[in-house]
Amino acid sequence: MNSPIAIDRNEILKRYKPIVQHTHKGMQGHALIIGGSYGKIGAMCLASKAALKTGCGLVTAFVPQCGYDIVQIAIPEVMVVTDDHDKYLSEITFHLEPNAIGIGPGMGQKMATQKALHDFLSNTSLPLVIDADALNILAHNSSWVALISPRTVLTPHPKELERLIGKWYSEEEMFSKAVIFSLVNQVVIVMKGAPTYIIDGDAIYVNTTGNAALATAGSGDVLTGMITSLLAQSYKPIDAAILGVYLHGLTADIALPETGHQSFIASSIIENIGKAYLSLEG
Ligand SMILES: NC(=O)C1=CN([C@@H]2O[C@H](COP(=O)(O)OP(=O)(O)OC[C@H]3O[C@@H](n4cnc5c(N)ncnc54)[C@H](O)[C@@H]3O)[C@@H](O)[C@H]2O)[C@@H](O)CC1
Ligand SMILES: Nc1ncnc2c1ncn2[C@@H]1O[C@H](COP(=O)(O)OP(=O)(O)O)[C@@H](O)[C@H]1O
Ligand SMILES: [Mg+2]
Repeated sequence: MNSPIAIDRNEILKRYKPIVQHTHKGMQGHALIIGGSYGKIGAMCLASKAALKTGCGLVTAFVPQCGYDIVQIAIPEVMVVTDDHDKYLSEITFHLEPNAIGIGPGMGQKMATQKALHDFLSNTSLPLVIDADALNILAHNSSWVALISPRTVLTPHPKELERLIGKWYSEEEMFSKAVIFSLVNQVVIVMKGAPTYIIDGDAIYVNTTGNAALATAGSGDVLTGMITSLLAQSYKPIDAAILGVYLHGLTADIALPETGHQSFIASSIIENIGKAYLSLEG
């Protein structure tokens, strides 16, 4: 196994693209976030708001109908498109031209949602982040992995990773299975944890930011929004994954002296994205 490359400030400054002064919302990229189900619309609110706060110009959330009022009221800046079904996704169709899509937060795994994911993956070649229940559905239907476009970013936590690549009995075996999965399917894997590793074929990166304050509900949903936003802003998938993971961790390092570990929540990540960006400028 190649030794991991540390994702530190130097590595980030090689990739970070400061904002262009004459830009406008149409140039900043449009992110579409797909997911949510009854009781888990919050995951979509977090991912969508995080996408906006990471800098893309437009964000649309695609949710079941029960999510319409919730997202519109929670985040007026986000546009909302709904599925025909009230409580879960059953058919993913939209008349938009997003630059990148994130799918999975709070989505559930109903049979109709599984079919909707199959049809969606069969028909999209846009830059894509796959997270949460969308990963679990793929794990149940392993042949569908072949439908994923090259360079898609997968963001599993350890349990989701195990469902996807099978059990491992040593750290070495975990890396070896993840590298093979990445090479065979040509995907970027963000192996979330403490620390988070990013696998891009046989290149392995290890993040240097973040702390246990991130061990809180919705923290991964926020990361999905952030990486999708960076993809929509034209970052290459590996750079979007690296920058997203670094900024996400940095928010917790910045906030810790004020919040402590315990009162830091997923919304605190979103609140501190601006400070994380500013620290790259200084
Ligand atoms: N406010 C909301 O609407 C929220 C919705 N969520 C959604 O809820 C759905 C289920 O996601 P979950 O991740 O909770 O369920 P999962 O069943 O995928 O994962 C939970 C399991 O994974 C294990 N696990 C998680 N992180 C681990 C780590 N670092 N090391 C070892 N084991 C670990 C846990 O012990 C637990 O057994 C997803 O769609 C997700 O997006 C959650 O993100 C929580 C917040
Ligand atoms: N102890 C920790 N130290 C650093 N990062 C952590 C720690 N615990 C969790 N995280 C980070 O928090 C996020 C959790 O993601 P996930 O489990 O998908 O949350 P959720 O599904 O609730 O949104 C990941 O980015 C992970 O790396
Ligand atoms: Mg998650």
